[in-house]
Amino acid sequence: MLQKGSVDVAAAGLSKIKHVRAFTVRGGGADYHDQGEGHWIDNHIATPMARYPEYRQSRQSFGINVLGTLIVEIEAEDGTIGFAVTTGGEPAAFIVEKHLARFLEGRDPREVEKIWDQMYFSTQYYGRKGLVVNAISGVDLALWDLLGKLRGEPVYQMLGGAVRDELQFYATGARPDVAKELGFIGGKLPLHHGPAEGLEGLHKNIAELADMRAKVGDDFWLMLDCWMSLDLDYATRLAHRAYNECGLKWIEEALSPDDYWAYAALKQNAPKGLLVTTGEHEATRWGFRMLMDMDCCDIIQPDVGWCGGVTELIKIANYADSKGVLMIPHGSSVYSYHFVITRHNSPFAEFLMMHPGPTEVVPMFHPQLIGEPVPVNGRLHVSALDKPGFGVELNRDLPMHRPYTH
Ligand SMILES: C[C@H](O)[C@H](O)CC(=O)C(=O)O
Ligand SMILES: [Mg+2]
Repeated sequence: MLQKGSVDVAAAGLSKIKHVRAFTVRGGGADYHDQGEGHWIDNHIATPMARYPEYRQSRQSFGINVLGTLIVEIEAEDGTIGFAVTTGGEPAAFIVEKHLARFLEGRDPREVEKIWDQMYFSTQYYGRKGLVVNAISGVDLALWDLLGKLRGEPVYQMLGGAVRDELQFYATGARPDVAKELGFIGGKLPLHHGPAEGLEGLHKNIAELADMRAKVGDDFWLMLDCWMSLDLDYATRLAHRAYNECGLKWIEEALSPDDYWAYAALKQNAPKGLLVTTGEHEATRWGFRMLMDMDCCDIIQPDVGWCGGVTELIKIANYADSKGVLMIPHGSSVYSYHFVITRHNSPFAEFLMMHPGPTEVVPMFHPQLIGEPVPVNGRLHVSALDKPGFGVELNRDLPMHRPYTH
């Protein structure tokens, strides 16, 4: 018998969590580096592995796409299914099925905080960052999707509602000139040459950027994504030349994500007016606190599917807001859109151009999501998010594999 004033799951009309399942799938989608030959995303991009000439031309050669996509499904007793996709593949599927599922099954789906806490602290002895937090993020996102579907509400409404009517996007890809024509507010190029390619490589990087500046004109934002490939000296020299000669807006992920000290130095050394950004390979409130307390960057870029999910992103974003730091999530499609629309310190969002050219706008997580919204003229109206949960369905025509059960 219920006490006066108490609420139980049945009374609130929500069913309990019945089952958690984890699948893997190959070919693009959440593992957006898992693309076919000739794609811009695998064409001689500077990486920390480029010091080895045999791994310089292709990131797939050193295994960037080795994991593949993880799909997490959470089914409630009434048959409603929430799901999410992220990277992590088979090892993450093991963690979800064999370790994390126990903290959800039989539980009230509204217990997002307690479930997150139990997933994180039960895995802390082998987790904290990387793959384990990817798996936790996948479960957390699937839980928010389930909750939204059970309540008939979009995730952005559960997060406090939209603070503006539309999202505006910059585009990441090898063709900022095309991005400009497509209505984006800026374009982020991958850096192609790292320190191992010497001064000649540095000149090529600047020449490519200068060429793009000439194509897009003075006012269009141009950014450089360095994917952890540089050292402090190279990053400092690149930052000065790219800002002074080509009007670069920001230099992204120039250094190893573990080297907070070098980021702090880069932010000090960079020309005033150039923004230093990082965080897509950082995780949890504690990792982002390091970045912000050590004054490592002007913009943090958590990936919702890697940093701990929406439950953790709330904490990260609130801390950033209190410190006056912008929070522009890395990629992550609908999982980012539902968050960004609710935040003043996230005034725009990233759109990763997954067309091989990239000369057209295609859904970021194609072909895994059905109903994935895409920017039109660089914008997305909030009404495109007005569906329960994250507003997308899983493409069940794909060959999904369930490597483990429990
Ligand atoms: C283009 C970058 O190397 C990477 O593939 C994507 C990324 O870091 C970003 O979108 O940011
Ligand atoms: Mg990046």
